[in-house]
Amino acid sequence: MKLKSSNLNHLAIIMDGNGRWAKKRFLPRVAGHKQGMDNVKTITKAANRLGIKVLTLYAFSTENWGRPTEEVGYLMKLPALFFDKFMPELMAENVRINVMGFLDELPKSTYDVVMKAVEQTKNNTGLVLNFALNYGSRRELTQAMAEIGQQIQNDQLKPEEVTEDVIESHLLTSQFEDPDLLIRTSGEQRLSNFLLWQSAYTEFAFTDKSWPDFSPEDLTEIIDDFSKRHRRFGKL
Ligand SMILES: CCc1cc(N2CCCCCC2)n2ncc(-c3ccc(F)cc3)c2n1
Repeated sequence: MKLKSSNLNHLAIIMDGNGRWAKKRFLPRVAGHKQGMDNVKTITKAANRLGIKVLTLYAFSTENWGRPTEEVGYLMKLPALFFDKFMPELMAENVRINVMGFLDELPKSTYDVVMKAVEQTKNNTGLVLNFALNYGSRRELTQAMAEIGQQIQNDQLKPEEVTEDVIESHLLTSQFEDPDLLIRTSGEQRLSNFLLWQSAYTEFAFTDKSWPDFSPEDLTEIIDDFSKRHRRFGKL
């Protein structure tokens, strides 16, 4: 089923609840991350077939480095595991991979794998699967302000020329429209330093389902509800 209306171009998801999914099954946390990784492929295919243009997934935040070393080490291997397992299917689905974040801080092996996938899929014209990897919105905004300040100091820009468009051009999402809908799984109802500027007019949907249990049917149900909402963008 394609989307009835094309007012859902960019969907963002905070994929929460993987550890809890594992704990409920007396499995190690990493089993939840592995199941969550498999579900990324499933939901990506569903979103692509629904006609969604960009799917942004919060895979690793700048705050996640504080997790146990062993868990971070496992998480950093997931991109390689994901592409080893799913690249043929992603190519068949015509999915283009994009990665946004402070990538220079990633382990070289992780960095190389994601950049190879970006290169390998760059000519695909279907859904853009945009992984937020070592991403943090406050750090993104801080970096943008510092760059703009530097331009002003270098006489490349006047303060009165600093517009919303100028700020957006310095964000990691500059190539994308703002998300129309943001979904967070597993019951938490907060942004957790994700797309703070970009979600100014984004509709939010929260579900108690954990990410590994979140199904294409759950996605379709939320999209049906979204399509009934009247978005005002600040106007009446
Ligand atoms: C680096 C942290 C991480 C965690 C993670 N989890 C664990 C937590 C969230 C739920 C999903 C499974 N996934 N799942 C896919 C990727 C992935 C990232 C980039 C890429 F280019 C290809 C795949 C991923 N990356």
